[in-house]
Amino acid sequence: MEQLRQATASMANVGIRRMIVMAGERAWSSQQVHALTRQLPGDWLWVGAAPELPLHCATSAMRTLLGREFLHAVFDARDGLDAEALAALAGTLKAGSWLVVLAPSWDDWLMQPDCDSNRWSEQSEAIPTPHFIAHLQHCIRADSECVRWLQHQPLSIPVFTPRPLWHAASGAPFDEQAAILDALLEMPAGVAVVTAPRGRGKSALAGMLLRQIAGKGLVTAPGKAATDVLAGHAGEHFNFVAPDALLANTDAYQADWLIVDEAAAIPAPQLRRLISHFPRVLLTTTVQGYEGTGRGFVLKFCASLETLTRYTLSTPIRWAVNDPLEKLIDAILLFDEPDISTAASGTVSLQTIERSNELQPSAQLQQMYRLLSGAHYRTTPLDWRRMLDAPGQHFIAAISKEETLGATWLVEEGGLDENLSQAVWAGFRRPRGNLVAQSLAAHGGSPLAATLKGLRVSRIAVHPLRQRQQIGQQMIAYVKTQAQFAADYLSVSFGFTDELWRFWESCGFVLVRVGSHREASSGCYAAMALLPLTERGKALTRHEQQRLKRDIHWLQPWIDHPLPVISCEEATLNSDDWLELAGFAFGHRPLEACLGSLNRLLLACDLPLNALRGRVQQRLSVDVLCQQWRISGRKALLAVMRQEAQKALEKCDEQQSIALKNRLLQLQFFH
Ligand SMILES: CC(=O)SCCNC(=O)CCNC(=O)[C@H](O)C(C)(C)COP(=O)(O)OP(=O)(O)OC[C@H]1O[C@@H](n2cnc3c(N)ncnc32)[C@H](O)[C@@H]1OP(=O)(O)O
Ligand SMILES: Nc1ncnc2c1ncn2[C@@H]1O[C@H](COP(=O)(O)OP(=O)(O)OP(=O)(O)O)[C@@H](O)[C@H]1O
Repeated sequence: MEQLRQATASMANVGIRRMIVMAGERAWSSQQVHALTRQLPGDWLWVGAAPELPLHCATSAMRTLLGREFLHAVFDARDGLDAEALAALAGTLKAGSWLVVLAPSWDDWLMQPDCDSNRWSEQSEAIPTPHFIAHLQHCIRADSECVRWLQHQPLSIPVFTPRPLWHAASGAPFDEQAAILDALLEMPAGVAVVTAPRGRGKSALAGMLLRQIAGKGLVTAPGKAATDVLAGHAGEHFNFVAPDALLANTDAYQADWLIVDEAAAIPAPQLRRLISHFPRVLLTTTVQGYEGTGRGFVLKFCASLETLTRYTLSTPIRWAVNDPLEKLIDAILLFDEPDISTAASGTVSLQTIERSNELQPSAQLQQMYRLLSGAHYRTTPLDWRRMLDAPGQHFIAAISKEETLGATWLVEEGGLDENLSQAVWAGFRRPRGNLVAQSLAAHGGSPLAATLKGLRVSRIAVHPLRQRQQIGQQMIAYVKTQAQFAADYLSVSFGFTDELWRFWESCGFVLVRVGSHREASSGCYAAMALLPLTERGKALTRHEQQRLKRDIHWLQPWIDHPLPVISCEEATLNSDDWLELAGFAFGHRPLEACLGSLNRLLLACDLPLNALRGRVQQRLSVDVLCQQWRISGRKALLAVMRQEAQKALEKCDEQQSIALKNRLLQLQFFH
């Protein structure tokens, strides 16, 4: 213990944090934690499900503590390891802290079910995650600054190399921040981007800028919750507008500066539109981290802007350079930066990458993850865990001279039984997983859609310097030739932009669905496309494509982005419509999934149907309708609209309506 106390004191002096991994039986590690907390004064935050210390936080709530600071913490990974929470916790620890990670017995860890897998494996029970744990154990063993404390073995603290003394931040801008601030305050017009790893003071810098500019500043970001630091440094000069609100009405917001925090999480076309409306823009983006990253963004998007000034921040604010805890977390979660300013030239070869060959993730799989996280803003550590250990995942790599230049990640979906698929279609059931397969049933026109087997392209990325060289297209073409996948169709769900659609279309995908509202975080409409592989897949794709063509006339007014769908407008109700309308009237299908058929029903029926006509034909908002017809809220309004649809169906054809009602009600029992 004395050794630990001394190590702790010197960590504070040199401004660093370290990890202790305590692996053993539960009672043993709990006992050691209590001994530690008695010996080393500190906040001792406990992160985990069953707290054993007074100050505690659930892993799922760890995000709410971002921006807070603690001295020493315990991360309970004995039942499961939430990688994002671990990284977030590491980010809250002050210089001089230990992060004590509690683990099962070192040798049992590999094969013990990990309850974190419930979040990402789409299985009914927690599964063991041997590939991730093998990788984690390898990183821990290879790290000379991490203390491994195993039950039944003496605690030995390594001899650490001496480091220079460190001085904590005073609150005044760091030199790097001050230099950028000066330059920005002088900037007559244009766009500036600040990139940095986590915790280098980007958001603080943006806040300081808002405080010092003469005119008005606006802030936008994919999530308001993540703007606390910025708000703190900006004080009363903080004005936030969500990206979707800003995009919906840019003219309503005038400002001298627009600040876009975590800009890489906003798709390029939307960002371009935002930028064009303001004389001065500051974009900040993390080039490493757990909320998705922005390296590809920096290379591609920033290169496409004519007048752009780039700045970077490299000095950590709250701990010293080369902090051992940060380094270890970077190694475990592959946050470390690959150099993507160059790429191998020459033709690529395509390979299916198997996970099962060895326990430790292959170098190729690691390269694929790094490429995905660099090029694809949505990639997070949860994806790293899913890639390594979730069942039904497949990977294609495009490789040139041993360098991975393209990555495609596929997920098996569908194959639900008929009753379940129909219950999903009617809106009665929504089991976990099967994103596109279920959505095809729930939002599309085929009750049996989820019985087909699909292979969803979960992620695809090409090295930013090798894009537009047909590598993406080749990877998709290669998937089609691989008989082992045995799927009825390939599918993809993506935030609709014209550029991305052109890519999927060029690969042979057919657009089958576009959501009716923009996603708040990206400002895009969610879209789904299919590429059929079998006869069943072709029939489904044709059916869904036809449905979209028939409905586009009614859908387009809800979507303020022209869609590449040729309308084949038909005003009469057909048998598909009847089925769908029954799903709405007697089941739980959402209104948005029935817009075409509801419009046709309203044309065919002369009843007043006030709520339905108001919502579907006049597109009045839920609030306006509730007020107008004295309805208590969204749920009650939906119930009224379902009743109106029932009346309309009965009026059009009572017998058919009764038959369909009975059919629907039977589906309810497959709960
Ligand atoms: C499920 C998801 O992952 S959706 C998100 C997709 N991934 C990303 O957005 C990550 C960043 N982007 C990328 O990594 C790549 O640009 C990809 C994967 C989208 C495309 O890969 P690439 O190898 O660049 O595409 P590829 O060269 O095969 O393009 C084929 C055709 O698609 C179309 N296309 C591809 N990208 C674009 C674009 N940015 N703008 C317009 N058309 C495009 C073109 O018709 C192109 O043919 P052409 O170059 O002869 O005109
Ligand atoms: N000059 C400074 N003096 C004191 N504290 C600072 C300074 N700059 C930033 N900080 C603090 O350091 C912490 C990290 O800063 P900030 O959140 O701005 O970094 P960031 O690069 O935006 O990180 P992230 O990517 O995690 O959002 C915050 O608590 C912030 O208030």
